[in-house]
Amino acid sequence: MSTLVQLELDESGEDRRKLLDHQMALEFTNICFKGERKDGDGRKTILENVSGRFAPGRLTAILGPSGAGKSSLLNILSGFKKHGVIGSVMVNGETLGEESFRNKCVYIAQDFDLCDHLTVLETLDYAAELKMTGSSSPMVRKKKVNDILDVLGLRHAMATLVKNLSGGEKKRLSIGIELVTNPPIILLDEPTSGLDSVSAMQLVTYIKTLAAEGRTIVSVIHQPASSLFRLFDDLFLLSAGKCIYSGPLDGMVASFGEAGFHCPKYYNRADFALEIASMSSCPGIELLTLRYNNSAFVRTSIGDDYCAAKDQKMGVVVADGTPYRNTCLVAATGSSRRYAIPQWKQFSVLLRRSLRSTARDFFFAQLRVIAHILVAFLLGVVFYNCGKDASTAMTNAAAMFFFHMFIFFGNAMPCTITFPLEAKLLCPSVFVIITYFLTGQPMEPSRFFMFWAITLLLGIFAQTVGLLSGAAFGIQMATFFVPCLTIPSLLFSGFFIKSYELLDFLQPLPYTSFFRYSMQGSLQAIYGYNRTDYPCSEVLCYYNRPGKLLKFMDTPETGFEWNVLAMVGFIALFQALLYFSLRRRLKAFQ
Ligand SMILES: Nc1ncnc2c1ncn2[C@@H]1O[C@H](COP(=O)(O)OP(=O)(O)OP(=O)(O)O)[C@@H](O)[C@H]1O
Repeated sequence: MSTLVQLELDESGEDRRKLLDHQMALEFTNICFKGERKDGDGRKTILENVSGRFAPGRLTAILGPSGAGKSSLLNILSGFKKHGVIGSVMVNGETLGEESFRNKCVYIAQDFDLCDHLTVLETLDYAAELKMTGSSSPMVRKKKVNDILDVLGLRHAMATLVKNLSGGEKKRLSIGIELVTNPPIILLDEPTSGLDSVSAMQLVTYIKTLAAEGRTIVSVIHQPASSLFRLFDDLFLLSAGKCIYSGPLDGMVASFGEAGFHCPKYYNRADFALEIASMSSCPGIELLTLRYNNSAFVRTSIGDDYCAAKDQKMGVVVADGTPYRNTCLVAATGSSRRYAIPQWKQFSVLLRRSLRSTARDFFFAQLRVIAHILVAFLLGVVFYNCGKDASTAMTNAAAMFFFHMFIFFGNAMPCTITFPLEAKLLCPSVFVIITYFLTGQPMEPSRFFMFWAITLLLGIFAQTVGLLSGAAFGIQMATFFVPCLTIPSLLFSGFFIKSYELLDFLQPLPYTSFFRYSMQGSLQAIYGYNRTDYPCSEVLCYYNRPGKLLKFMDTPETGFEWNVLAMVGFIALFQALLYFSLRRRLKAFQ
């Protein structure tokens, strides 16, 4: 009995039943998938009436030429692809609800995200904390993580940072993360891609041991070497969206021989299968499809062309458990709760993981702090002491404008690609301290504090905008979205054109400018609240009365708190948008 399974038995007597439940067959019937065409020529059939059964305890390879529909099939079976799909997927003969299905079947994609700055052990520990039920004791979790390290041969690398792992070790770790819930069905998309032949062999050998423990393991595989191919028990061969062979790997050559395709001696069986599958228009292939459709499992649905059915409802998710027509895959009953622990605990685990990971990502953090210090000195020297002299009051206002520009862009852009928890307060604070003193602003603690507070709020808002752009649009679009959002806000900030100078119908727009509130707040901090007249190096000095500059900038003397409130409102609104866009993204992956 396997180590993983033994662990379940250790927990309680009832777990003996769990072991039996773990043996699960994945069955699918008449899967049809039609992709979109941009040339208005209807839909392109990618998978046509594909049926099959993946058995527990077996390692199955999905093989086929490029474009045959392998990844599409895997995505459909895992429930990730729903649009344009009909057919049914069952586990041990039952159509399951989405939540229940996800608990039993995990999908390991070709590209997976791991935290580079965590070790292998930490990665598995956090995964166990997140995914195992709240009732599992730390000791049970530890034991499970230890078993996974052994089963996947990762013990020697347990203290190694993920970024230093080899390609094969990374792939094994991504499998290990999913193993903490001991799923009975595992789907893998090209796990050996990018690995050399030795690492690929090693990986598939590990996967085979997982299958031997009673799991159903299905893997898309690309041009395997003969020695690697031999490790698979079963083969599911696709040719242009149709299945032409499904069964034991050892029976393939004989089966093809009966259809008139003979494998040369000492020839790689994978190459032979791929060559045959590539001849999709050859009459012999039709014979193979027919033979397959007449096979024991598929016979039940023969005679119906479900893809051509007029009444099919593409992408409709039906929860009626009807095995065939119009039943689209996994029924969407109940909520799709992914983790077995309450949300506050998920938050706590993720926060700890994120803090640990970002604390180790010194390079990026240091780079950002250094950039803030350098730019602060540059602006400080350029605008040196301009706040001390009333004759340079307008230059001082321009300096403030530059501060805000840098704080905004310096914080928004990096957040489109990262989540820098550590830099949230530090960078804007360092920047304010340097520039405030170098540019000769009033040495009054309350004014400094007000200036620091409004700049900090701008920094936090900028980070929220960056995160929202990255989450909602992806990196490429985010670099476009941030300036698009910023330019109108700058335009209506009151620095270039006063609100009373705008055309009537444009006059409400300055209220939508976050720069207007942060600029007004800064100006009030420096010049507002009854600041007394200050020295001027010129004889005739218009701005030595601070109130005059505020008037010119269309900024009230008091009311700093309203600007703070407006900035807090902007942050709250964008945080809410961030929350909803993350939820939307999460849904898209489900
Ligand atoms: N949503 C879609 N709309 C239109 N065509 C699609 C869609 N999804 C996939 N296709 C097309 O369907 C075919 C099968 O794609 P799939 O990725 O499943 O192939 P594959 O067998 O995994 O190929 P490869 O081995 O090259 O990864 C391809 O021609 C692809 O361009």
